[in-house]
Amino acid sequence: MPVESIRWDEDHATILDQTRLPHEERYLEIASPEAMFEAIQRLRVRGAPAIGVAAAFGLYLGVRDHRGTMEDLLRQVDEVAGMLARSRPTAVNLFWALDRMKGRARELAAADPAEPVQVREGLLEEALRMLEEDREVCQRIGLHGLRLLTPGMRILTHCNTGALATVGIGTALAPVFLAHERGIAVEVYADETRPLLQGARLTAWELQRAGIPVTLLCDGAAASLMARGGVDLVLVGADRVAANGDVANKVGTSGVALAAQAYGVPFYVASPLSTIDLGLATGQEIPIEERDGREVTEVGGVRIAPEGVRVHNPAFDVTPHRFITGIITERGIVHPPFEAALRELVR
Ligand SMILES: CSC[C@H]1O[C@H](OP(=O)(O)O)[C@H](O)[C@@H]1O
Repeated sequence: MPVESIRWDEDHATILDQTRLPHEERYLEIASPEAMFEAIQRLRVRGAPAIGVAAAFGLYLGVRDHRGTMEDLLRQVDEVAGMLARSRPTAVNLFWALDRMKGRARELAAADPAEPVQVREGLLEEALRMLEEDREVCQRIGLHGLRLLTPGMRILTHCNTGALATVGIGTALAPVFLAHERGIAVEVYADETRPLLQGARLTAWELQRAGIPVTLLCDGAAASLMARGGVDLVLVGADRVAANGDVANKVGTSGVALAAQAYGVPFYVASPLSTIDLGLATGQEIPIEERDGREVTEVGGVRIAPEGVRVHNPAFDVTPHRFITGIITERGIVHPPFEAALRELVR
């Protein structure tokens, strides 16, 4: 049973607080948009697809008790969406989900302008639809990615792209989970992924929990592991894919891609279509989240750097499409040149 990053329980969302993993499995009830904003911003719920579904529930939570006119309700929808949109800037799923919810609200309002209750109830149904869709999308990404895996393969990954980052079995880790289910023995090298250690804390935990062989390594050890022929395939996730195939993903991904190129290791990105942003021509336009410097100067609340030191802490970086072998989506794997293939997929 894959772990549940987020679910809906009657009258609130429930999330597994990922800041507590791997030591504690603490579930939090989220009953307001403000609480969902905080959960997204603090990475209690994280990963592009999971953030999208979380934002959708957050928007519903912000309007479910509204009792004004339809005009006021739609204004409230926009206001809550605007607030949630400020939680994190890079994962396009957040904005994709909020736009989808705003569009659905207007569809329902147009269908029955006198019944705001239809809008409120319809928004919960739309958020639940996104949750179910993500489960199916992950499964399909897994099945397409499975075609790349062979017994004995050693796969390197960065950050966390499993069930914790999605609502299903994951994106880049989805093929690994399906291979394991089918008795195809592969092993994973998981970059610890400084500074928030999603690899050490989350990927290692998910894979161990599933009985999949996982070896944890420092981010700086990935290149030399590839240099000595220790990696057969790199699989990573995405937070935003530009129209030309440039990919924003957890910081450190572009270094892994450079090493993979240098040492002839295939480098694949797993990305649902909801993470593809055709509105951006290249990765240079992707907003990169800068986070609090204390994430770098402290580990587990213990300071490891001198007081006052300047910190550069981008949460993501952009891998140019020329370093990417292929992009695994729920509609198949696309190879360079990406532009036309991505437009065809997203049509
Ligand atoms: C399947 S999306 C996973 C993606 O999201 C992660 O970022 P964060 O942990 O900051 O939400 C990372 O970039 C992963 O590749």
